[in-house]
Amino acid sequence: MKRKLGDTDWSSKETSKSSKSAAPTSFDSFSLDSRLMQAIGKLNYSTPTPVQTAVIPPALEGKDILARAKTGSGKTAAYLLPILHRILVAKEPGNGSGTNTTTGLILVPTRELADQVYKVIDIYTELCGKQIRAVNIARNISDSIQQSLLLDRPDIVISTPSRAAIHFNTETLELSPLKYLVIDEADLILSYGHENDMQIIAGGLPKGVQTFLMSATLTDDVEQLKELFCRHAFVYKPDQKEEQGEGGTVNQFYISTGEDTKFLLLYVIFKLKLIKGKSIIFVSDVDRCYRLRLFLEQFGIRACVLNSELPVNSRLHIVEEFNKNVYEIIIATDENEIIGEEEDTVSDNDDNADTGDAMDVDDNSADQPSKKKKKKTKKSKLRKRDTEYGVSRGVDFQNVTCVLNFDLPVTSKSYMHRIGRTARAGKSGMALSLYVPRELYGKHRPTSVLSTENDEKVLERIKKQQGKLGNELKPYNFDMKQVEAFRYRMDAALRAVTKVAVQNARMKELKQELLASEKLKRHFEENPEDLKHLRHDREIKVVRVEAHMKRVPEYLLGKGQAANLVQGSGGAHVPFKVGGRRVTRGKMKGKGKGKNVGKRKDPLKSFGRVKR
Ligand SMILES: Nc1ncnc2c1ncn2[C@@H]1O[C@H](COP(=O)(O)OP(=O)(O)OP(=O)(O)O)[C@@H](O)[C@H]1O
Repeated sequence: MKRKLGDTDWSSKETSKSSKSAAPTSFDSFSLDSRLMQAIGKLNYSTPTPVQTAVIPPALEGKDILARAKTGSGKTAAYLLPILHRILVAKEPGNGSGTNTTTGLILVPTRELADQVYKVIDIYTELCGKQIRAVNIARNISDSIQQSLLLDRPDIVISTPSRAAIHFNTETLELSPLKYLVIDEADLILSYGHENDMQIIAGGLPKGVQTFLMSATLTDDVEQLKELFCRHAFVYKPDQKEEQGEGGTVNQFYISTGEDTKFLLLYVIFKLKLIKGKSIIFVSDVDRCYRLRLFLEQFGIRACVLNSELPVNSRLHIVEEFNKNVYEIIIATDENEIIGEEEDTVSDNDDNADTGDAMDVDDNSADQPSKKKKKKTKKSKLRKRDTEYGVSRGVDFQNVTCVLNFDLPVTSKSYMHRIGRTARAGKSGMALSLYVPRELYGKHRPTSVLSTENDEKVLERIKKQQGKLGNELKPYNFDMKQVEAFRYRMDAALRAVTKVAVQNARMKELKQELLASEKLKRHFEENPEDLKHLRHDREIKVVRVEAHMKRVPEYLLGKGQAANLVQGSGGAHVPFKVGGRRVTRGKMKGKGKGKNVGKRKDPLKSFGRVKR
């Protein structure tokens, strides 16, 4: 099976092709193992999602699968359930699978995702005793522990491609007995720099391995992987209409604004709780994470940060706790969207692999595992980054009301994955993107420090891409007159958050999290039920917080009258009730279609009568 990436035979045909969502069915119709069915029942999955309906039957027949389905549509179960079922069947007495053999390899681009898949397997197999054993070798554990885990020949190995390639090269991971190979987030795997690793893995695969390529988009990268791993796949590719029928609508808005005004809007939105529920705020780099966090802290608004320099255990814990509703706001960086342009920021191998922190981590170079790259660019000046960090891709943040792009991403593909953190599992959500048009650049650099292009171009590309998917981005018009009344407070807070304060906060948090990471390491190993919440959103206290800043004076709220903050969405004025009661329009209930966004679907509430 020595094929090469780039040797794509673009004319190759699938043996079986489906662009139709199969009719709604029930999990019963799959005849899955009863223990898996009980797990599904416990999770309250009433019916399979369209991708599950389409993919599970051919997968149970042993066909290769290539599935494109939107973010949050349940692709994980679509590949895991048939694999787990087939492993259980193979283990039934008389079916000849007695000895310990690794038959399943699941490749994911990031450590966060590896952890997530591992946990999902754990849930599905809860009632299977020790019949199915899975290990996650993308975790921060030493090479020797990884080796011993692998030599125990678990049924399923979850890994990033680099880890898998390293262990294949050292013969700790045997690929020849494999029966199932999954490439999850297939559209992202190559952009994480795993091309060589994928070649190495392809070279070691036996004939007849059943391959699953799961992806949110069908890009050239996916085509390449298809050519390399599964030429004759059953293809699930819903058309636009079918995809919209899959539920999970994201109402998408953008706001044209200057750099300072971004902070003003953020303050107003979160202080007045105009977004009800949990939010993820995406920013372009680590400093900005802390800048925003300190800024919000000035107003008594708590938030956690997530970025690639935090210890991996802390990151996993933050996601876990966020999903348990311990935190409402996460400020996350999306550094790895530009990994291709930044290869020389990568700077080490896995010397520290046992430390449980994020300082050790470029293990992307399976072909040169011991090579140290010393060169650093500006962006790696503070810390080494984890190139397998990525919370905007595939991570199942649950019940997120809003994805707020404080900084626009650089690519429309990143945008799609970011907004896919909301509206998951058939729910609705909202994406709000702040962008700086050329005339509002002022003295600040536009948008992300990573972007070589301006926001306008990126926004146009995003609109085009979303348009192709039948989605529309609408302008969101705040009543800036009212918002401006908050500016002097915003200015004061922003002045307090100096560059030095940001650096101090970054160092302080990192130190704290490294300490916490040790505790968490044990937690993840032993997973005790009683671990009390270890908070990641404590005040950093590197900047003095004035008590009065935490309150919102009545006069800013229009003398107790509910005031209309939002002039309209969809570019038009949207009238809505004002008066002495809290206006509750746009409660995010019901399923918007991304079109005709009006009174009922306006996701931001008005402000007024907000008691702080
Ligand atoms: N049949 C179902 N019914 C209800 N919820 C489901 C069902 N299948 C999966 N889910 C839930 O939907 C959420 C999203 O699933 P999953 O993470 O597999 O999506 P995904 O398609 O892989 O998303 P992404 O492309 O972002 O990785 C999860 O919380 C999962 O528990």
